[in-house]
Amino acid sequence: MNHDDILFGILGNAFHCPVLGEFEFLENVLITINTDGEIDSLLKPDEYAVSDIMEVLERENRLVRLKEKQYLIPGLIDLHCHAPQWPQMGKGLDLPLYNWLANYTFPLEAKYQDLEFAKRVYDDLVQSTLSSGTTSAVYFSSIHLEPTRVLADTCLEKGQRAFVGKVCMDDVEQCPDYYRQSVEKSLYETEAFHQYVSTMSGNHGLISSVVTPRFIPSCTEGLLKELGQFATNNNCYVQTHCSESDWAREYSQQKYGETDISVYEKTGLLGRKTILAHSIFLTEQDVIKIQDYGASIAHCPLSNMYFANAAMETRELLNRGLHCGLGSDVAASVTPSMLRSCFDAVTHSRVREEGTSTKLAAGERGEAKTRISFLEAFWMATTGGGKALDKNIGVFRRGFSFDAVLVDANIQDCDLKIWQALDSASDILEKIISTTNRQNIIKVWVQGREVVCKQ
Ligand SMILES: Nc1nc2[nH]cnc2c(=O)[nH]1
Repeated sequence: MNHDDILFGILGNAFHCPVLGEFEFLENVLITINTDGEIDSLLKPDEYAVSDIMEVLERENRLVRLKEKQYLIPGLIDLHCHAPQWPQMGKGLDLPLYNWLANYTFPLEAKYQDLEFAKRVYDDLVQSTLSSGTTSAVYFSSIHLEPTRVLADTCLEKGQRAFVGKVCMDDVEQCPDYYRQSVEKSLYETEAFHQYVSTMSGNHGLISSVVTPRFIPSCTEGLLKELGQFATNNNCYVQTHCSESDWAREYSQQKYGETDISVYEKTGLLGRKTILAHSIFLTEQDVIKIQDYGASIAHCPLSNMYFANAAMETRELLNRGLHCGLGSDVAASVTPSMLRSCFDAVTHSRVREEGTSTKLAAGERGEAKTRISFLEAFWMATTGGGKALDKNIGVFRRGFSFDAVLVDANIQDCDLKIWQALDSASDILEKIISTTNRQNIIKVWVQGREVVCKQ
């Protein structure tokens, strides 16, 4: 048999969650990856035993054999990350959203005119997110064109699948003079960036451009309409913030007498390729619209605990089958780790379910049956993210891109400990989700390319 179109194979134990709330343990699976970086086959032991493929791969040094206590999981998908806020991570979460933006975030983002600074930060960010297992990331950049190109170049060079948007904000009432662009400039640079990405040499679909109005308060209706038109004409991804906090929701009500979703719909920004970060205060009509358009929600659990003023209705959205994944929302979070986001999403839902006030009776304190499970959170960070982006990623399946993370539980100085006699496959996956440190992530592949190798 000719195996020339097979780039390499991996033999060992793997986990994934093709179905919400369930997992599959692929024990001793042989995954073969073709020269396009796609999964060519997933073979069980009784299948590869009767094939010559292992022998060929081994002879030609194209077989990666996982050790005991090493596990493959699908590459993690971050649906919402602010690249220029990377230096801000871990500080400044003392203020509410409005003041946080005005006092810390806008001054920092304005510094990215300096291309040297942009290059230094984005190199470090992309290396760190990859090293944390993020194989696909949806990035807000700053309002500047050149530094946004630098971000796209950096992702391409380091091999991260990235969806990158130049931020647009023009409202003189809400945006500081030093961090604002006219409608014309916003539109011109959005087009120029889109053009740049579509002609980047060596891209092959790894990098996509995203139309990025920051959120309702920072954009005039004129800008939203122009961007909506551009996104529709060019079938672009769109990303923005949606009904994130009491203040943001109130702002739209005061200005338009409508919800964020209605405004996005009317301005042509709501579509199958729209990613709505947060989406905390949704009306029933909003939810129906999001579902009808096939748009997606990026749930950012830790950030929501600081800025949202209320808990995300994750349980209900998952029950209704909306496209829903997870976002780190760096720097309104203290880590880029999407496994940590999974854990935070579970915790967030548990606090919501239990409630908080000791003054209330147990039965009145929380919102019954609103928790989500570890498997559901992991599904959101993998399968759900892939569905949101409408890409064949997030699951180990023939024809899907080989985006994968190798987790090693043999590292001494870390928290992921597997006790073979005590831990079932389900326990092992829960431990991977809950306790993996960055040191445990020893290899990462994107589209079949090894982009992190720590051993
Ligand atoms: N969390 C978050 N919310 C926003 N709303 C508008 N801009 C931002 C931002 O940078 N972070």
